[in-house]
Amino acid sequence: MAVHKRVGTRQRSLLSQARFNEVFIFMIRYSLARFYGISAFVAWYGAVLFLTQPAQASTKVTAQQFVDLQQGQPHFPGFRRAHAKGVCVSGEFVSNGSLTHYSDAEVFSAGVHPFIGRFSIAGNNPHADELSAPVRSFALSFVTGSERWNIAMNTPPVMAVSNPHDFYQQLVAIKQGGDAIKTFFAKHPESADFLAWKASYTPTESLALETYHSINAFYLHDARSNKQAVRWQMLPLGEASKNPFTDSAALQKELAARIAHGNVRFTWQFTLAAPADDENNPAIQWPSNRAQVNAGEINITQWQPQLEGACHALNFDPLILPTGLSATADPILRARSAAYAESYRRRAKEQLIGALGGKESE
Ligand code: HEM
Repeated sequence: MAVHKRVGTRQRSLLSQARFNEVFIFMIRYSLARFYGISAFVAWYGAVLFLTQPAQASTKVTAQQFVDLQQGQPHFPGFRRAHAKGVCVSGEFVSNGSLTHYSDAEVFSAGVHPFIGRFSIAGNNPHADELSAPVRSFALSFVTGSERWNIAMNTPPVMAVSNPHDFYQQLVAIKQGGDAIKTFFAKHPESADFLAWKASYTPTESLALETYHSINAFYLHDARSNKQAVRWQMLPLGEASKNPFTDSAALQKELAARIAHGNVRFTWQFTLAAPADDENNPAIQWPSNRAQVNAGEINITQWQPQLEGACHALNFDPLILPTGLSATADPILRARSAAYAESYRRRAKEQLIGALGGKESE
């Protein structure tokens, strides 16, 4: 009995060990199945959420993501990650004083205000063909006393979208090619003003014959801190003529020839927003009957290749503003400022490494 009992105890203990193992294995299997099941569900649900989320739901695009996308692969070390091909210029703004009623900015006081500037074409390639570039740009930097005002303008009067996340998706669609951009615009009815401009616009053969727009709005402040939302345009005053150059640097060469003849001038015109206009939305064109103020004339007097000129070391961050101007709440302005800083940081580092004899130089 005692033996039997001992055997029985052993059997029971073996049985319970087997039972324990079964339960243990079952639990492991169950846990794994559950884990994979839950993971699969989470992945599926996440994908569904990601794919079905409205594009404007998230605006969290970092400056690093923008610059990674814009610079492309491989990138061009030492150059701007966007608007990489350009030419340095300098000149003066002859202000007629008509904006002093709206703003204390020294640049608007009647008289001559020198600036350093840069004409460029959009894109990451510093060797790109200029005549085929769909977007041309003009940037200016004024220094008055201890203050600086940096301005960067493009040829379109509005953006296609109104927030950084959607602009990022637009850039992704452009990179994807094919029908991706058509699909993108179909999902973004706010692109209507941009598309109407695009349909009516033919690029000229001269950087001096384009109209350049601030696109984003800013506030002008008077001495009593009254503020007026504005956008501005630089309207070409040069005479149209055929560009004799056809190579990839045709726009820069034509510009140099015009500057030699003192023929690169623009009217600086401001559009005053009415209360109905949304100054925080860069995708919507303001009605054409808004009040306009002609602030004076921009004259370009000199140019230098970009790697030798003073503009190369400048970051035309649109949030560098003097007394008398301030930023609107337009989220694109913040995204621009952060992305320009990131682009600047990368190219400055590469230039430094190059100057020290490293590999990352031009
Ligand atoms: C979220 C929107 C935008 C992003 C992320 C972006 C990004 C950039 C970056 C990374 C650069 C190179 C900066 C540097 O290394 O100095 C650049 C240059 C430039 N951007 Fe934008 N940009 C945006 C919107 C705009 C808009 C709306 C305009 C026109 C109003 C504009 C006009 C320019 C111009 C003219 C330059 C060249 C400035 C120069 O000559 O140095 N950008 N942009």
